[in-house]
Amino acid sequence: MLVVGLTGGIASGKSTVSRRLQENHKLPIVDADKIARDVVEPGQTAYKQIVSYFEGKVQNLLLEDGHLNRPELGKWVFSHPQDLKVLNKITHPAVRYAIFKALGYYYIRGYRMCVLDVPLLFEAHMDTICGVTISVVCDRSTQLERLQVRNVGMTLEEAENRIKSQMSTEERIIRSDYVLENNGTLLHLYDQINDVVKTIQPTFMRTSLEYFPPFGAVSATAVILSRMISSKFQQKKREQ
Ligand SMILES: CC(C)(COP(=O)(O)OP(=O)(O)OC[C@H]1O[C@@H](n2cnc3c(N)ncnc32)[C@H](O)[C@@H]1O)[C@@H](O)C(=O)NCCC(=O)NCCS
Ligand SMILES: Nc1ncnc2c1ncn2[C@@H]1O[C@H](COP(=O)(O)OP(=O)(O)OP(=O)(O)O)[C@@H](O)[C@H]1O
Repeated sequence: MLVVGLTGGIASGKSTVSRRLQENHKLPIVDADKIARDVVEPGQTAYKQIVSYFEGKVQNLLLEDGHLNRPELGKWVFSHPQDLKVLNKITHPAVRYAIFKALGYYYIRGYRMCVLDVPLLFEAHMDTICGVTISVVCDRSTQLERLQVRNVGMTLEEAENRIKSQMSTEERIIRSDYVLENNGTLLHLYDQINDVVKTIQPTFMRTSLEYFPPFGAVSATAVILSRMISSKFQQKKREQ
């Protein structure tokens, strides 16, 4: 299966790209942000560990219904780097496990290409399971503007703290196979997505031929048959 790693800084446009890949290009999406929310639902192991570590540190850690107060926890960890590390250590193993399960789910259902949307793709070394990596990037000013429009109530300092806690855009660009520049219109972004998908398709076909079991069986049978024929041929030659 060709896993296409999609990453980018906060509010760079990852979800916009993955939505387009899903709706227009019919690709299945594994969304790490969504998975990271599921693994901290009340009752989950990660939830219990978070409550036990952060209760007393983070004010109003829990909402009335028992769910984590994500904005408050976010405010705390993005201004306390050591505690962000603790939160990552608690959540990432569960997120990684759920990602592998989701990829397996799509593989079993016959998909041979899947988009893995992970904000921390390189930081968490998830790029090692990707055949291709794509980064969505935009200028810092655009990023801050979009972030504050979307997360109403987030201060400039909070927004900058989140950006600071992530890999720099420059490093992402160096480490990615493809870069989508998202400073302009959605149309401009969609054009770039089309170009990348067209380029990836041949890689995808090669991967399918190598790993799709029926193709594997056909090529293995062809090799065995050709070896049998050639050894019969050599035997006949020796007998003459
Ligand atoms: C800190 C939390 C509670 C804040 O929740 P909130 O609802 O405000 O944000 P949300 O989860 O929607 O994330 C929004 C964006 O924040 C950034 N972000 C989230 N977690 C992290 C992190 N650990 N390090 C750096 N950036 C992060 C990403 O760009 C992400 O797309 C939450 O992000 C969290 O539990 N993070 C730890 C798990 C994680 O690493 N998730 C990222 C996917 S692996
Ligand atoms: N080209 C664009 N033009 C205008 N608005 C855009 C463009 N691309 C994205 N946006 C808007 O910017 C915001 C952030 O985009 P999006 O949610 O796709 O980013 P993200 O990288 O998935 O964010 P996060 O890191 O929080 O998951 C959204 O409100 C989205 O509608």
